[in-house]
Amino acid sequence: MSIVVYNTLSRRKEPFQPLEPGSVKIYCCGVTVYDYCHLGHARCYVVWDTVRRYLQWRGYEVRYVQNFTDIDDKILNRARQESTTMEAISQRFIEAYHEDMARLNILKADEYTYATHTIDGIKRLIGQLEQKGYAYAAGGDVYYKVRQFDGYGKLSGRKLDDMQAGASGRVEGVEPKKKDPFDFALWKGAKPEEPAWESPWGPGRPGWHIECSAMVRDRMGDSIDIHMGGGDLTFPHHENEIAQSEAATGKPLSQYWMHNGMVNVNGEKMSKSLGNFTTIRQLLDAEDGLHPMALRLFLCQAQYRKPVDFTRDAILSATKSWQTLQDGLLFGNNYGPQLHWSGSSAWSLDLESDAVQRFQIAMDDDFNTPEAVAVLFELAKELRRQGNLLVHEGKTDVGSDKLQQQWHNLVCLAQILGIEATADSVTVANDGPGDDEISGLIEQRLAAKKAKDFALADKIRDGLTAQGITLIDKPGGITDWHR
Ligand SMILES: Nc1ncnc2c1ncn2[C@@H]1O[C@H](COP(=O)(O)OP(=O)(O)OP(=O)(O)O)[C@@H](O)[C@H]1O
Ligand SMILES: [Zn+2]
Repeated sequence: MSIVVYNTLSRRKEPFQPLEPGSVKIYCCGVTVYDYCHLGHARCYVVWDTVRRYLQWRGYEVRYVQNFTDIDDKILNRARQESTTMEAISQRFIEAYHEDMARLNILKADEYTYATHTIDGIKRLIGQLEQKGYAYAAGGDVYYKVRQFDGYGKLSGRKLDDMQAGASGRVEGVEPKKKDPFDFALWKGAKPEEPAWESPWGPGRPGWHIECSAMVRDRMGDSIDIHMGGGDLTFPHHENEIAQSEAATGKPLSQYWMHNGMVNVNGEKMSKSLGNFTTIRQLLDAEDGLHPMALRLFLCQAQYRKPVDFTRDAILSATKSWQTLQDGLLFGNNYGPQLHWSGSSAWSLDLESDAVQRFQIAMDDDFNTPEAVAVLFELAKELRRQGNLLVHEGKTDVGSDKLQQQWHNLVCLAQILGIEATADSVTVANDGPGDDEISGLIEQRLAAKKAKDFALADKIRDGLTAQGITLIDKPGGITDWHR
């Protein structure tokens, strides 16, 4: 059975068939580096990391390239504000990008490309476009002649005539050098005190759209399998990439175009330029911060093309969900020794099991992570039930080998989604008592019992029960507990 992928270009799901059987070339639009990454970026890169991991698990050799836009007005503005250089600002936020993504367990790209390292490729591409009649120089700038490219609008479904008729406001603010309001800049002539590179059209710097076309071509060739990015980039960025690349090469730039839905705040896209953003580090490092895996799990619980709203309630429920899953993922660490389990290296994923099959069916269907996560929860909840039986009754009702296989399945499937738990990563729900607090209350209860204050002892136990903590009294005055 093959994977099906929703292709923005055809507006439908299509069977996935890479250009070269067995290998997949992916390009993903990266960040413009002038601030810390926010939750929209967390979503974007968690989604694409999950797709990449899944394709790898399905046996494809994946080559994944992502860029940093390190030339941009917004970077220049920030550099001016801080009396520093564009390079210094880019450098700082590229480092921060890597730190934030590592915390979310996002794999490094096979290659990161930088606009500033691609100037030659950009100039070559602009030169070709000019030669073929798709670009014209005008007073130090170079513009792309949009009406010259027949397929313009095929990705976004927009028609130039409709845009003009229906939304004339969108094409206002036109630079006077353009011949047509729809044309866009490939090269921008140097302005005083701005970084500039020499070119056949005079000193200047590249426009944003041409960077990605040139980077794909330089690093991966004329045609790739999947081009990814946020849905906000469909128009104009990706539409313009297609126009540039395909006019120059005469070949399709990408077979599949995939777009993630937006993280919104009060119905509006979270974005650096709108200033309505929460950074990844703010969310994770707050006093009652979210565990990075809780964030990753939360993002996987949404279908990748749909919008997501970040609210306080969503964050609380993400923490609770993560606790349940984490308990399942740590089942072997917590109960393995008691169940006399052998080392986990002897185990492999049971491909015939119902859980693995359902996981695969879900993921094959355009990377349906919410369904895949539901399978993980079923496994985790069953393991929790078995853990409770072990604590209460001293035995499980499933054979030890079967249980170990189930646990192994859970750990491996979660890993395909980039979700992992380590024994030292145990988190406590913001509204629940911590381990130390529980131990303290158990001691107080024992002291109350010794003093024959049974009312107080019961009150302490009932208080814990109300918070989901079960106490188990054992012979010898020992009290075990579990959540
Ligand atoms: N709110 C969001 N939800 C999901 N993806 C997003 C969101 N914001 C940006 N992205 C995606 O993250 C990637 C990098 O985006 P970019 O650096 O342009 O961020 P931005 O916050 O939109 O910045 P700016 O406001 O300056 O355009 C792009 O693929 C973009 O589509
Ligand atoms: Zn891009």
